[in-house]
Amino acid sequence: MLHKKFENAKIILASGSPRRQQFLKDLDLDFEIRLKEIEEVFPETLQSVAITDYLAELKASAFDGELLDNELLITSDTLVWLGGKALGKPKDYQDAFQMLRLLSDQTHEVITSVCFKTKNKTETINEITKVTFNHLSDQAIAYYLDNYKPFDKAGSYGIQEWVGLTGISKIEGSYTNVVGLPTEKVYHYLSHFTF
Ligand SMILES: Cc1cn([C@H]2C[C@H](O)[C@@H](COP(=O)(O)OP(=O)(O)OP(=O)(O)O)O2)c(=O)[nH]c1=O
Repeated sequence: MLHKKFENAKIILASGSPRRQQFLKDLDLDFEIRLKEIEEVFPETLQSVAITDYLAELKASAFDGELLDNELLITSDTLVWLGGKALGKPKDYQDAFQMLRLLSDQTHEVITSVCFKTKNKTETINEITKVTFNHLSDQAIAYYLDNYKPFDKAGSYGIQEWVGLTGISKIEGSYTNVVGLPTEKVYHYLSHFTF
């Protein structure tokens, strides 16, 4: 359905995340991938969704002045929010270990923002999912990090991987949002989108 709606437009996904690329394909969209190097830094005063909104818009701002009339750019950012702290991608193995220890036996939020940018407007949507981890032993954390190396993932875990399959007892809200794109909201937004 979306395929037809956008047949005269060009959708650009500025994301290196294979999960986001696959989700957009599965939404029946034709798109081109254009990547830019962005340093993902945000002001310390920001909290929760304001951080992911800011970073999704920052990723889009790299295309300022470049978009043609029929082009729609999509960028996105995901982070884990626990006890008033943002957990992004880990710096290294130790950082990842600490993050998973923090997430153990706790409920956290996974927040994803998606920015839609055209030549004339920028709009951002976001979604929050609550995820509860069981107890993660140090042995389980080490096994997961050694075998899955989730260093490209916010909070140092993938819900779609071993630790998610074995360690998560409850999720409230959108699953795809945790994996990096709130597909239901994106579909709804694009269904109503006009240039
Ligand atoms: C919590 C969680 C995150 N993730 C991923 C989603 C995002 O790809 C990543 C967070 O990093 P992001 O900075 O949001 O995205 P990215 O660097 O992967 O891609 P780009 O900026 O080019 O769009 O973590 C999972 O795959 N599973 C999970 O369970």
